[in-house]
Amino acid sequence: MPARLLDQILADPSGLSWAVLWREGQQEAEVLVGEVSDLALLADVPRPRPDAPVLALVPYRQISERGFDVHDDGTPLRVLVATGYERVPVEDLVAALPDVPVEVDGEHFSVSDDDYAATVERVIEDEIGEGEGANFVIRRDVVARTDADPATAALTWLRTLLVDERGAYWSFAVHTPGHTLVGATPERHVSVRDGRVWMNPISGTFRHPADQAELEPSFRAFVKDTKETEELFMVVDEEMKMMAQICAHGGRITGPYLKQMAHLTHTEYLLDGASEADVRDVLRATMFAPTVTGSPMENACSVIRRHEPDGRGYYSGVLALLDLDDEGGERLDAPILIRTAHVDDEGTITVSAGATLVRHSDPRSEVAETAAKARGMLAALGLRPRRSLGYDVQLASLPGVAEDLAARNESLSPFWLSPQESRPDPELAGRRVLIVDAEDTWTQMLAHMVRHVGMVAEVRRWEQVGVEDVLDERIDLLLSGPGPGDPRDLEDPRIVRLRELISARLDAGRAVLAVCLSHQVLADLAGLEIAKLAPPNQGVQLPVDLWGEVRRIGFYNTFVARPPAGEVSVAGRMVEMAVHEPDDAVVALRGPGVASIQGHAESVLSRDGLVALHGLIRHALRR
Ligand SMILES: C=C(O[C@@H]1C=C(C(=O)O)C=C[C@H]1O)C(=O)O
Ligand SMILES: NC(=O)CC[C@H](N)C(=O)O
Repeated sequence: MPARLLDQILADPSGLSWAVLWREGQQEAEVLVGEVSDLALLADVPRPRPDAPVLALVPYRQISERGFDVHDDGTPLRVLVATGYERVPVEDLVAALPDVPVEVDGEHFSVSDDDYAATVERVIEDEIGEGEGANFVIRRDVVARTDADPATAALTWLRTLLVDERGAYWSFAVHTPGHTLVGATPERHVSVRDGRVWMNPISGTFRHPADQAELEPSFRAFVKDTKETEELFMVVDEEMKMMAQICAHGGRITGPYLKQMAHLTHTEYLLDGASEADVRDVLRATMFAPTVTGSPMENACSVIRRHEPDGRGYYSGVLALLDLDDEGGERLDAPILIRTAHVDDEGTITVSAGATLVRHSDPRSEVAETAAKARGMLAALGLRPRRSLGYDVQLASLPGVAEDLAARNESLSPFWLSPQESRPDPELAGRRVLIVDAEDTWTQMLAHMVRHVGMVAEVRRWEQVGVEDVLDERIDLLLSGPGPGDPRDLEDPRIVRLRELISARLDAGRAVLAVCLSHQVLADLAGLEIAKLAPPNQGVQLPVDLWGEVRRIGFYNTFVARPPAGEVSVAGRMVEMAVHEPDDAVVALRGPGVASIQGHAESVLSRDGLVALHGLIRHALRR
């Protein structure tokens, strides 16, 4: 019998390229040995063969494929095409892995606590406070070094992770020339099998207290905490935008669930939908998770580039395992590269960690959160005590926790929580909507909702829409979408374009519906004062009175239009306002052939989103 692949690896760890993985719920670990090559594009990732999976290491810089901003650090998109594959019971793996001390020293943070805290303040002020987005993930690194052979060291650390960590989605070590990765990540990014796609946003982080007496009260408070809850809803919204793009019928959400690990517990939702898309296209469209970048995603990449000093390497990218099912269909399983150590040829070890910054983030607490997220991996490296809590509590079974988690869904949109038959409105059926995307893919969720009421929707980016397009006789409704930035900024070609498109359409007497940023542009065109909210309403649900009906709608805005004293008209049409008194904000406008809304009826945060959107569309189409 030929020697086990695992034994071949153990005999000469750095002589081969290999991966050893243990996936959640499996009895056996998987071992791959293979050939490495570096590719330009995700589309080039080769098709797996039976019993010969392909493992791709997708660096963060790959996001440039989507045209997004990035510090290009040259980290390769690398594939390991298996020439050998085997499964090994996890106990046998643990027993076989080396258990020898590896010297690691020179540990330091790439960005000091004070500098990181200052960055948090700047992101809140200059980005969230200026309408650039709702949440941004900024990372820092723990850097250390070792003289040990990286491949052998990775196998040793994998052993410690397998013994100490719990609740991981994947625990893994991957060795290729110049790039060795080892980690235990909690988070599935995306997986595809049998024509279904799953995503698994995780956000909200509870740090286990050392003292068991504190556990129950502090955990109960965490589950009810508004900031933690809103953070999770925001990333669900951002991933639902992706699901709406890759799944013909959009995504559905289930949860929330708990992800209990050794040192931390997270909250998560599971999203799923049907899709026939190629796995490479799914990977590309989902680059990368908002839980490690922010939202809206495209602008989050620019914010990361502005506030992080250098490239991210593989951090916040994914491992992507492609294999075949019994019918020869391709499957994909892609965990996010967090809670992972990277080791290069020189023995430099990097463990990166980030925190999700939101409008009410406390800088010191975000500093502590990055340290806490790195701790599990640092303990495996021998740089922190291998802390055992000395108690073993299933947090999900503490009294009241299940009820408190379930209660979070009561305020959410039933539209995205339950599978829905499409309900065409005879008055709208077959009518055409051109949706202009202003760099926020809410437009994908909006498209899905307008199709649900029977309309025909096309989404196009703002650069690709000219005045002649919006005046096209075949377009029944122009839906001008949300986006980052200041609606008054006439230096921004995007804002200028939105103004032109909305004005041209109104001047021609044609129907317009404007959402969020576009609502603000419309209000500005109508002569309303635009002001900044302090603090912003980024990722909150508010009950707003829309002409006699109280609707619960999700808001993601920093700017608002102030209600004027007199009457309002735009392009010669009188419009009525809906005003939200607590913010002194115009939250919706409507008049003949025109309607607008400040909030996001398409958000999972909009319990009454569908009915509100439907009403506004009908109104805009009325003359
Ligand atoms: C960004 C990281 O983790 C992500 C951010 C989380 C949060 O902010 O609560 C939780 C889990 C991960 O989705 C990281 O580990 O570096
Ligand atoms: N989601 C949006 O369209 C946001 C609009 C604008 N950038 C604001 O923050 O107010």
